[in-house]
Amino acid sequence: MVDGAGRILAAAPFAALQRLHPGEPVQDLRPAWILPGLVDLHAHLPQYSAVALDGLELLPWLENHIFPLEAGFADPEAAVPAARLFFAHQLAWGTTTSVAYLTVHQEAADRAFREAEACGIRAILGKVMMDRHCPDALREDTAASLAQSAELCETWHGRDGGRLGYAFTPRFAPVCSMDLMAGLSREAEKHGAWIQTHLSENLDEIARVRELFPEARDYTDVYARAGMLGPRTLLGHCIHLSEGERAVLREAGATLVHCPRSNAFIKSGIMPLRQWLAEGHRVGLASDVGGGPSLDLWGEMAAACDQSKQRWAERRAQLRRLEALDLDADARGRVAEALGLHAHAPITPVEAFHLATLGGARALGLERTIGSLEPGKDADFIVLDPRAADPLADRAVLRPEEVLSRCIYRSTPGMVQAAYVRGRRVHGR
Ligand SMILES: O=c1[nH]c(=O)c2nc[nH]c2[nH]1
Repeated sequence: MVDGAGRILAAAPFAALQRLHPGEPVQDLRPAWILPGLVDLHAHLPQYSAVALDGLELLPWLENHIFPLEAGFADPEAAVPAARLFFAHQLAWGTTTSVAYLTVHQEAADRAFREAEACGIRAILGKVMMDRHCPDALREDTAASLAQSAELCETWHGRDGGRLGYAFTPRFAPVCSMDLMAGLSREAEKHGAWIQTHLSENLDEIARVRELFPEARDYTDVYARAGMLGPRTLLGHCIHLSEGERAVLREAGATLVHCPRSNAFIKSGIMPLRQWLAEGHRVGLASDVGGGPSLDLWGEMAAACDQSKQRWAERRAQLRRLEALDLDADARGRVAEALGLHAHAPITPVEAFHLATLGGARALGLERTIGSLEPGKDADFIVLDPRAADPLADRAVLRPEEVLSRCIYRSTPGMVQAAYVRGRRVHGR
């Protein structure tokens, strides 16, 4: 049940709600399910037209495919159809909260915000910032980058009762000076805005950071020195983190954003998701378009489960090989420990769904507003037809977690019948 202000008044099975609130107007959507809207924590809006171009690793992929494309957003009008399509497709897949990177162009960023405002999606967006080691067409003056980002933040952060928000968006350390990163940290703090960037995605990227910031202990330390790490910081990828880096990130309460299909596609590696969760990190899930091939977050949930199963199976096989060696138990234990072979259980579909909903909401500090269907929260929800994921579209009686597993592994474009943000229908028939 939703009130006139778009907040959830009550959430319960259909029959129970009818009994508890007789006489209220009712829409019977059965056999569809009502679920919380999905939270995509990291995607690049301007890169949607460059998805699925295979072959390169991160740094050459950026130079060959991405930077030339992003330069096209110097024309602000380019952002309008791009943003319209991007948000429409996110909503069609059931993503009601979109956290996305734009380009370095202030006007194009403003246009993208306007599209988000108009289409009704909940969105946290940011103009990309980069002031060195990138193509001339995209390189910004440090002071101008800070001033333009602050202006966008002042215009858009908190707009429409908080439906829109601003994330300061330094692309990643290889293209940002320390002055830029320190400056944006102060601005983000001043405005209570988010910070989003990339961390530890690719081995060549990490080596470049080491060259550029020899005074820093490691990649994470670069961001720590700039004052960028805190509970409102979203860090894309986070695959190759040392124990020391993880301690710093945990202490800061920053979010590690898992982008499984992008990580696989541009050959960056597999994030040890179970381990990061077991260590107590905040973790969310993301499509990372255009590194990821699609805005279908269900596919990302499936990939998160599959990659975690793969890690588990590989480690189990390595343990078996270790057992076959002529080692005493003590030595075997030490080797297993050193190689990190004590596999944790794979991620389940229910856990992946949690990451894509309440986990994402917690990452944003919005868990009192979105992420689950509870009285008092905003009515951001989707109507999902599980029959669309059923091979026979039949009446098989499955447990709820089995139905969810099917929807995750067999997501189809028509599966989400409708999407609502604050009780307003923003997608659907
Ligand atoms: O997957 C990625 N996409 C990007 O656009 C990017 N920029 C820096 N690092 C990045 N990683």
